[in-house]
Amino acid sequence: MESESLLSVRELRISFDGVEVVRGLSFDVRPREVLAIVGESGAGKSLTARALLGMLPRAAATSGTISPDLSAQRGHRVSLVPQDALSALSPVHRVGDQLAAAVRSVAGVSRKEARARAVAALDRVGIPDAARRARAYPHEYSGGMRQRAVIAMATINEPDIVVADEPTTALDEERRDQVLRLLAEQREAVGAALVLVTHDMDAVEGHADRVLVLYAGRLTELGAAGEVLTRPRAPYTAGLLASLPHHAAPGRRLPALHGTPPAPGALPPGCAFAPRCPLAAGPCHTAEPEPRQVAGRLLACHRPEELPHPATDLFLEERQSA
Ligand SMILES: Nc1ncnc2c1ncn2[C@@H]1O[C@H](COP(=O)(O)OP(=O)(O)OP(=O)(O)O)[C@@H](O)[C@H]1O
Repeated sequence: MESESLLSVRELRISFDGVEVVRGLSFDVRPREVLAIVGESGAGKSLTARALLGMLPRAAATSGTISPDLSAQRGHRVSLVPQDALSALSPVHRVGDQLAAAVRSVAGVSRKEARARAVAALDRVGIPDAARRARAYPHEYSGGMRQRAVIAMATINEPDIVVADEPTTALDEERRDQVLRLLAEQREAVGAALVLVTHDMDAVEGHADRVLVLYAGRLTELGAAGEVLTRPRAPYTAGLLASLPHHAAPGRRLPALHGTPPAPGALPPGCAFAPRCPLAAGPCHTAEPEPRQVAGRLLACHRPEELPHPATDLFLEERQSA
């Protein structure tokens, strides 16, 4: 049964100069869930996330619906944690003032109250001596503290949805886990859903409730993270997972997806993943699969029943014979 939906995306299409890069994507964001959007570079993850915020590049043409449209309430009902924390903060204003301004842009509160909320928000994300730190400028913060401040900014108005666009790309494993934990905590504290864009499948394990796997601008697989990660049904998802270091047997070569995704505008006929798929046959080369319900998830694959479990060896053999 479908759970209640906070936001529905239907048939979202995004194109540049007539070339479609997001190609008819439909999914829901549910209240308080962590929905990870994963896929290789160029899959359309960032554009999809930015569409939720109404932050697409000017040159983008779109169709489809996102309802409700929260873009006019950015910073209030929907907010962004960008990849680069530094770019999210103004260098010329004190951190506390920036947070207070965010509060005042939404709520009719006094300067004093906004300031108190700013300090409380910094304290909540673990900035030591928050009252003093609120008076500092971003360049006086360490990288980790800036990241915390950006998360405080994204959650200070208790949004319905926080969109985090590759928030951990530049971080080592320890920092990545700290940031993901903090995001999860703050999301929980304000009761928001989190849409987490990442190309790092490791970041999804243990942090996401559901996962949406994108390939060449289309849905490949969407389902509960625990199920998709332990028993993928789409060969593409299996290939992404197989290339994670801890999925390799000790002493064996790491399986990998070979090749690269097709360039937008130069898609093969049929399934966009077929040229890289060890299972591709028949209809895979002639018809693009539509998402359908399979094994409790949405799946766009013509031949999911052919996928062995575990699928790791499939990609190892494929690579060796390639
Ligand atoms: N402003 C733009 N003009 C033209 N093409 C664009 C623009 N922004 C994105 N694209 C193209 O749209 C496709 C999807 O981009 P998007 O940034 O959403 O991918 P992504 O999955 O987030 O990848 P990455 O992990 O590299 O950020 C890519 O092929 C990209 O080159």
